[in-house]
Amino acid sequence: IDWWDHVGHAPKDPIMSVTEAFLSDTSPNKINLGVGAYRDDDGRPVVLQCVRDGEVKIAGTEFLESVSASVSSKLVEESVKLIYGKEADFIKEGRFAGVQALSGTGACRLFAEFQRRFYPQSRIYLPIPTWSNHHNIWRDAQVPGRTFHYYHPDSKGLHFAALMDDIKNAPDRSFFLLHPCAHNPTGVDPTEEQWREISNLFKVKNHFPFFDMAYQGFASGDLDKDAKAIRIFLEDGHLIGCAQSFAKNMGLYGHRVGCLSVLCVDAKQAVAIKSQLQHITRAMYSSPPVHGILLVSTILSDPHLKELWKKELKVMANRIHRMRSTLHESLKKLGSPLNWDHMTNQVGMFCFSGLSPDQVNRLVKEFHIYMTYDGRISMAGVTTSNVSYLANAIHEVTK
Ligand SMILES: Cc1ncc(COP(=O)(O)O)c(CN[C@@](C)(CC(=O)O)C(=O)O)c1O
Repeated sequence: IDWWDHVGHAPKDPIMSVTEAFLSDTSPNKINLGVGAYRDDDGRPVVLQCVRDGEVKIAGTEFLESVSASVSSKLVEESVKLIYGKEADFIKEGRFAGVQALSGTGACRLFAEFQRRFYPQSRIYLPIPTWSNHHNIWRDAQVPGRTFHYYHPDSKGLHFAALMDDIKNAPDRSFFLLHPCAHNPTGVDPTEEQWREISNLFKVKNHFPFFDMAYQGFASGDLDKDAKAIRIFLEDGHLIGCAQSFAKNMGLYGHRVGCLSVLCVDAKQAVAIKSQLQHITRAMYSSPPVHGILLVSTILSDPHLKELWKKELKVMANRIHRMRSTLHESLKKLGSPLNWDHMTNQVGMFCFSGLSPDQVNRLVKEFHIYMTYDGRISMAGVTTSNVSYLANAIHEVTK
């Protein structure tokens, strides 16, 4: 007898399906503005020099069995310093539970699983809109999702008043997912002043802030500036949860290197939480791949490699910023009747263009230009050689 006849096709992933469509397009003009993967000005993926140098440094030191505790705790400690600042007291006092994770997705999933186990009645408040996979991750952890206002379609900026209302109206001690910088998909971030107000209201409501830091360094080009929101919450005394990914900012997509950190009131609580996180990962995948962790901890703990990484981050962030202004200028030169200021006001990997699904569809059909149907443009897909073709196509479908 058959076993699996009743298994239907899973829903197509809104981001990955764009890449599939792009890959099967044979047109020489095709452009992929879908998945948020960095590309250089020749449209090629980049292996950072700091990664190449890191590889040389670790060549041959691979561990046969799973990662030794010292390497993984080195990765966690360096990652935590990156996010919260190397002088943060809680790090010296061991008041945090930190474990490496399978990149950003794995860190979010691990936290969602932990949240369900220890707050089984809780919900997760996700911004409207957010990274599409956030909904899948907390759903699969059986933590029901709620939403809070974030993006303002008319102004193409932050809907701050509505956001604050939703934070105020949520039940006390609710869990909120926050993008600390380079919001995906909108590229709209609160100002420093607005983050301070959000942090204050979180204190009043005793909400739990869970930061998903997937793009540290891509918004401003500076690691510390991009962690400002988290530093504000830290200064205000919040106990924070944070998922970190080295996929984009170190170009380690396939190595799946990330970190989950949960701040605690004391070292005792930290030891208990860390043991629970390891208990969960043991049953999920035992331990993560070793190579990426070795690479990241080597780069972060070698002052020369870390400085090189910071320079290369700036190069990537600057190129994306240049493409924003070039595309903006090109659209203006074409006499586009629309206001495209949001293209340069927004930050990070993505531009939330405001294109409708129909317009996105026309870009695919008539111009072989691919992006997600919410109109999100991964700016790293724009290059000096395709930007005028892209501007012309956008103008054609929007004039
Ligand atoms: C906000 C956010 N969190 C976590 C991740 C997870 O990345 P990782 O597991 O590879 O570390 C992404 C990646 N989002 C991408 C860049 C790629 C994707 O959808 O997987 C995107 O195109 O939105 C993200 O945008």
